Amino acid sequence: MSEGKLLLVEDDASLREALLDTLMLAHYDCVDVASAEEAILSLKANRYDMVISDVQMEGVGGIGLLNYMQQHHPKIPVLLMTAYATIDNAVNAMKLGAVDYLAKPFSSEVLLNQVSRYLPAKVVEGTPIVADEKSIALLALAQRVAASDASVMIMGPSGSGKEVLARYIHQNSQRVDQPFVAINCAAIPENMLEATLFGYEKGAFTGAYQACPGKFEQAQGGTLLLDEISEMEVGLQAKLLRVLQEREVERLGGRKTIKLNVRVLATSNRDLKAMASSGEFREDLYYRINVFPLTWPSLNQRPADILPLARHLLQRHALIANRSEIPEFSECATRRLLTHRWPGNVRELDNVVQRALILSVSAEVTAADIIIDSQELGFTAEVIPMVESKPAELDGLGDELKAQEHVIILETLTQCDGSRKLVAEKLGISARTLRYKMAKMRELGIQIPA
Ligand SMILES: Nc1ncnc2c1ncn2[C@@H]1O[C@H](COP(=O)(O)OP(=O)(O)OP(=O)(O)O)[C@@H](O)[C@H]1O
Repeated sequence: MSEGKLLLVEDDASLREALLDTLMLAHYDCVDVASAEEAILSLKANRYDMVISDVQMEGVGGIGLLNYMQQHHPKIPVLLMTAYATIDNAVNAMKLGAVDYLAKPFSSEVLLNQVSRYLPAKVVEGTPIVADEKSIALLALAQRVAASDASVMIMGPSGSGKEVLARYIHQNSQRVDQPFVAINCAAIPENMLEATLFGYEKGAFTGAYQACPGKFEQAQGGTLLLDEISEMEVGLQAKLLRVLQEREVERLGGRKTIKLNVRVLATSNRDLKAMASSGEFREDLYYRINVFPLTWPSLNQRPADILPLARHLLQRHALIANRSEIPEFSECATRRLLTHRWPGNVRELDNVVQRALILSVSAEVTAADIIIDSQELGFTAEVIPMVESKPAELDGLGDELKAQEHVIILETLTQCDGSRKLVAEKLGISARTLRYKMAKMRELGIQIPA
């Protein structure tokens, strides 16, 4: 996978910080400078794979930088950003060799979409691919939660990426060098789940020919993911609660207690709170594991994720299949992907992409290669134009995530006696990102302790 490096040139400091945050959260390796002159100096000393530059800047400016790029680095794509009133200039700039331009103001999805056309993001194996604002916010939150040792409840519809997010939390936690153990509570027969979780001694039950440590012990020092925890029967829930409270486990048929140091993550695609209210799920266990809830929206509620995900999955399967060339989606294929409702979420997209790769015979995946179960077709390409619209109901979720983020920042500021440096370290973000987030909070009227 390419490790593309970006050079961002923008003289407006707050816009530059916001763009940098967006690019870094999407896993681009990015350096920022405030002028074309600084950019040229940096280009002389470093290797970049793409340049994103504002047009209107004092001195040499974006067009001057573009000229320099044409002479010295003609192969490096340059993406220009310009204010609406100067779109003509931008069109001229494209004639001069810019690969594209973005008219300000633009959303983070538009930026990431454009960048991903020329530069694949650096992908840490298992890192969730995100481009939609909602997903970027969710991932940023997950990164912060990862730094704590809190239990996390990951919710979202089937195939939305809950396990991917759980692995991401582990990888971004201090437990990263310790085991990550996942157990699917729905996939193991009820009578075996207890023994699998807690382990057993020889002779504990018929067939227990030798002692076996359970998943809790296997995850010692690391993270245990209880996938589909909603499917655990109520009797076992009580035993699980005891293990979580006591932080120790006793194997079935054993008399020795084993001290545990395990972080527990859980997933559910059912409404666990409603299940707790109706008595289907133990309320005390619900509150024990739900210290920090994170929720994936369904894929059709984060449309800007669809194409970057599809490109990523195509790349992944092309590499697995040893294809010498990674095909691109044609415009019609892209349209098709964007207009489907994806009831099976990312897993369904993954299947469709795998099929498309098998069918594609050229360097392009065409609309004919995109085979979607016709019964699942929600819209037709003619009805829905290629827009990146966001359903209104999602705004509430975004606000909720932001509010949670604000609470975390304020609490950490108090814990660290207001030291920005300590807060940034504790939350695992750069001092610059923290400053930017606090500025946004001030704009919302939130008082930040001095
Ligand atoms: N953001 C993402 N980036 C990359 N791959 C993803 C992402 N989300 C999901 N996937 C891929 O989609 C598939 C389904 O993801 P995952 O198993 O995490 O979903 P899930 O919500 O846990 O599903 P279920 O509810 O059925 O257990 C996997 O192959 C995973 O690699």
